[in-house]
Amino acid sequence: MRTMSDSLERLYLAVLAARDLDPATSRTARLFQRGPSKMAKKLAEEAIEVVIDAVNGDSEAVIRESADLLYNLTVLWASAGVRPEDVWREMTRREDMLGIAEKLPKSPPKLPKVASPRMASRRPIVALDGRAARKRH
Ligand SMILES: N=c1c2ncn([C@@H]3O[C@H](COP(=O)(O)OP(=O)(O)OP(=O)(O)O)[C@@H](O)[C@H]3O)c2ncn1[C@@H]1O[C@H](COP(=O)(O)O)[C@@H](O)[C@H]1O
Repeated sequence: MRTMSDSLERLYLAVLAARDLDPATSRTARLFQRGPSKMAKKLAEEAIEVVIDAVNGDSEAVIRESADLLYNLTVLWASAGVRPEDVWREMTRREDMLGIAEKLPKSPPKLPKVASPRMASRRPIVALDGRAARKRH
């Protein structure tokens, strides 16, 4: 079965292979020639296009622009020396953490409320006492 991570890994390898091609014929080589700030700009532009298409309710365009976004993300990864497996490892770490969180009790035991020492020291005890004292007269 072809998975999303296989597909991104193939794209990543294709980006690495295109890095040293002729910038006149390869878009990827051109991006590497122009450097990380140009790559970042392209990635941000594609992200904005996805956002606009989603807001407009154009799901077909969201799909197309998401694929462009992922291409530009893999280019930035390659430039930053980040490999897809580095990202998968972080995602697995988060999944594992969520797994642990699911095992924790849903609602923690209720403890009596205790004023924090900081709040207690800020309470204007003298002023309130003074007002209460005036009211009594
Ligand atoms: N998978 C992709 C891929 N997906 C999306 N794109 C992008 O194709 C987009 C859309 O093309 P358009 O001409 O419509 O772009 P545009 O936004 O109007 O114009 P630009 O300002 O982006 O030039 C661009 O945003 C690219 O960033 C890709 N460009 C290349 N690849 C793959 O990258 C590898 C290397 O290809 P080359 O870069 O051609 O060597 C190959 O495997 C390609 O298939």
